[in-house]
Amino acid sequence: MQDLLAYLRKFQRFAGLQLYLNMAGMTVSSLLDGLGILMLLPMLSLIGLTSMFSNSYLEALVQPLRSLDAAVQLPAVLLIYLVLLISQSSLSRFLGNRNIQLEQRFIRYIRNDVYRSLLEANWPFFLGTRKSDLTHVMTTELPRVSYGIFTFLQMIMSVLFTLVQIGIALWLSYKLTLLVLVCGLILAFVNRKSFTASRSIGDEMTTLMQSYMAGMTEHFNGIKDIKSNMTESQHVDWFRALTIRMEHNVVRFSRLQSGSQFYYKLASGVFIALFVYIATAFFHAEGSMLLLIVIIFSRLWPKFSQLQSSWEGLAQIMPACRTLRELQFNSEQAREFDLKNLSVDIQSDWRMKHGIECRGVCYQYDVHRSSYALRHIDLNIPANSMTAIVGKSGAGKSTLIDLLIGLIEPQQGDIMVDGMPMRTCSFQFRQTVSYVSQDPFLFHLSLRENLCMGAPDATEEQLWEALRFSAADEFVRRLPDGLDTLLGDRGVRLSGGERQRIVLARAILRKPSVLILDEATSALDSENEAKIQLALERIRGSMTIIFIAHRLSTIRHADQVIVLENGGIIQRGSYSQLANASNGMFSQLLHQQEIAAVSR
Ligand SMILES: Nc1ncnc2c1ncn2[C@@H]1O[C@H](COP(=O)(O)OP(=O)(O)OP(=O)(O)O)[C@@H](O)[C@H]1O
Repeated sequence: MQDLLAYLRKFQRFAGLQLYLNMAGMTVSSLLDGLGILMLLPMLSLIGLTSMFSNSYLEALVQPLRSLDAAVQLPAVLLIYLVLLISQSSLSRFLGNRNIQLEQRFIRYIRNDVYRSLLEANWPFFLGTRKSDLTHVMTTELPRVSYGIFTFLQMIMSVLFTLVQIGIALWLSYKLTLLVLVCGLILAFVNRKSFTASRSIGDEMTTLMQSYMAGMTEHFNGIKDIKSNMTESQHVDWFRALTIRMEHNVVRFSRLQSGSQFYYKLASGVFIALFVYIATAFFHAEGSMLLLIVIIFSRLWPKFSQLQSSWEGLAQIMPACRTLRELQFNSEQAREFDLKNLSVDIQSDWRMKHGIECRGVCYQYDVHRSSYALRHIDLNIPANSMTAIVGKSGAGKSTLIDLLIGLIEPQQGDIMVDGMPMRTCSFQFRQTVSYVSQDPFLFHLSLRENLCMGAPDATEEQLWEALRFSAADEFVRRLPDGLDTLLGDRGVRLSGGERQRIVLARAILRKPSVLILDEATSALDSENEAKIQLALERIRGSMTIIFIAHRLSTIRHADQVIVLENGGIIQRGSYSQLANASNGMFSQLLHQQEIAAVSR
């Protein structure tokens, strides 16, 4: 409940006065509605259907009408009734529209708030969170929370409405109204378990939707594996079992709600029959009294059942509030900067002048385990030099790169940039880094938009220059719409090597101070790789270049080579020094690659 209340408090702060104005308007609307119903009674009396003015309040209400000419009494009552009805409907429509606007503005606010807090979170937060869980919260849980706030507001309005109706009913006959209220409370007490049941259904729905989203993301990301290994039927079976559980979950909730509604309807019928029977058989009540019983029941009872239904709806969405709040809390805990103030703190023309230094750096992904991804790393990367990092798979190369970019912080040791601790300048530093990963990512946008992502003001000439650098200009010229070709699933599908070259062009377009290439040319043929080697040679000395390479032939020109094994640096030096150290790991790796090349 406290998760929902937290969002409601947020909503209250967000809506401010408008929320209270809407509520006041709703109370007026309820009053008008109640008055409209009251007008029905004199109307019925005037047309001679019933005589009910044994009720002194009603008599007082209708008294002014009696002073009118008999011929205009009925039209006057009908006119008042119509005016009340039209005013109530117009006010209710106006308030309904205002509420929707307010709610939608709030949903937009929450969406942006959650999305921003996710993007402000640090890299370890993303390492520890499934991507599908983020998609799940943004696409499924967030609308559920909005729906919950909407339901809660409806409920507050219903409570106000019901209170006004109870007030009018008390005015008409307090004994009867108290009796109806007691009956309502008894039924709510009997139905109290439905709240707990709704919450457990909501919990299950959250878990099921999480699995659904995770499954869909994984299956479609891995569709090539599924198709090529013919594992479709296993996935279809998994999907069928999950959707059966989802179906049962929704049916269970719907059964629970219809069950409550059924009991309320049944009780209403039984209570009315009982009251009418007791009133006539034992108390010889008049027709006016019987009519009052029916009117009060028919006005109040639907409100009770509506409240019950909203209450169950709220219980069902509470787990969604908890999931959303937890995610937002975790991402805020992991916040690494405030986007609003970031641009103020960053100098756009900053460039690294001296270099990066690691002093006794240790890093472990799981602090509760004894294994380290990197141990006691001492390393100096001078500005504008070229450094190659090599090592077997799992040696810690990518982890070292993440530390050098400032995406993660070491548990022990320091990383200094130009003599300043990385943690004090990592945003400034990252702003001038271009990073090309092993698995280059292009957005589903035009080629031009993809290139301009890091350099929005790049000219046509600069775009082509960057493409020439990455040996991509020739194939881009051949694309149907050149730079304006749409890329991605529904655009032109590029090969792995073509993607790498575009991402490399995008990286160089930013004119970075530090260029980091994490196996960025692994998918290229030797001709294009050689072109990129030449291009890197040309820019050598103008920026710091750090690259991970498995193909050792590509690192000949590096100023220093770092060899990692099991998280530690086991060798360092120039390419020729390491190649000549016959017992070293580097020369072994080189030898293995030479044998592999000859036997191909
Ligand atoms: N997110 C993570 N959580 C836990 N352990 C991780 C994580 N990422 C990497 N590791 C572990 O840290 C160690 C170093 O991994 P890293 O990815 O840095 O190696 P690598 O040399 O880049 O490997 P490769 O060449 O295969 O990419 C490995 O033992 C790996 O299992």
